[in-house]
Amino acid sequence: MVELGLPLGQPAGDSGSCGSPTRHLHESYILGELLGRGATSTVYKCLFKGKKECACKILKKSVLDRRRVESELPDLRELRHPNLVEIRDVFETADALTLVMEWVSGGELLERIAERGFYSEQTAAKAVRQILSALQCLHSRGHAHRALRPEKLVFASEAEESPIKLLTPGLGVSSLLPTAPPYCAPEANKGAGAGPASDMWSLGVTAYILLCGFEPFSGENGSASEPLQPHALHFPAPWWDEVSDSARDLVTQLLQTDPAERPTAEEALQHPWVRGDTPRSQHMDATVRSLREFNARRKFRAATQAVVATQRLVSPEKRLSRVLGQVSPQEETPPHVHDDRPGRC
Ligand SMILES: Nc1ncnc2c1ncn2[C@@H]1O[C@H](COP(=O)(O)OP(=O)(O)OP(=O)(O)O)[C@@H](O)[C@H]1O
Repeated sequence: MVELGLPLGQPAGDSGSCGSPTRHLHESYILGELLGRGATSTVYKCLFKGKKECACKILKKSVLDRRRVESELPDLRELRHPNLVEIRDVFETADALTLVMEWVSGGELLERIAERGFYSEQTAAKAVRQILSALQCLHSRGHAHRALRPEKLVFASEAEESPIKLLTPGLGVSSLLPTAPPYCAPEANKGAGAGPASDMWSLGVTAYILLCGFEPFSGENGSASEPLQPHALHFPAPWWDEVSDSARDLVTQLLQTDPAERPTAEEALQHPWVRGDTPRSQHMDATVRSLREFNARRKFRAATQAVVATQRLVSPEKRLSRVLGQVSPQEETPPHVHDDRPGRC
């Protein structure tokens, strides 16, 4: 067993929550449905003591950035911020690290915007303000998120006024970082490593999408995928015609190619559009329509990637056995999950 040297015996957080002093996941948690599968992890719904809902993220040790886990995870699990998903417990087995997290059930930010009737710059600014607040908390303690993209932005609950939560930062080695262009900052793309300024770039891309419903640096309306040209930021008509100059100014500042030129999270929180002084209040109908198309494209891509990820998790021996007809797909369990799956909801 490759020990990561983490202080895993004690739970973080309040005693009435998901935390448990046990070191064995199955003694306190029952694993439920699969929620998602990324490059470095698999996420399941789980129940604490058969009752309280949590999310359980199982990370393969083989793809973890060991230095980052050792230096950052102890602090990350202590963080308490209204816009960050809490890590409530951590377990380590021979080949996996498992994070038990606060359960969030309000759905993705972009999905809600596309489903609800009214949407204005004011709503977008409120979302950006909350994301910035989460980033400021992370950055002020020396962490970067490194995987900020729309899929990581979820509402805590179904309530209309629910806060937005930023899902847990990635802890995988950089070659497996799930953040692809355009979310991945130019410096990180060039192998310089992603830091707080790279998060600000990812936020710039997210803010751009929130304002027009498609990604920057793609084709018109996000339809064609041209080579990424970070310097060629533009605001195509007619989609950007009704967006305020102040919103464009923020996006332009965040999407500067030179990371040193981008505002910090603290500085961006002082921008008049973020503070709520300048965002427009009119409904952005074209943006909502574009967002619906954007969400449909993302879902299709995610479904395709999930199939590929599932294929990768099946061992070569089992793949061969399957071809030879010796193992049915139902018998297979992702190898890194096997040890920790005593029961299901
Ligand atoms: N705390 C949570 N509560 C509810 N659902 C969650 C929670 N965390 C993650 N999920 C669900 O699991 C999915 C995958 O989560 P997440 O993006 O963190 O992992 P990932 O895809 O493996 O990414 P990464 O490789 O960046 O770690 C999310 O899209 C979300 O639906």
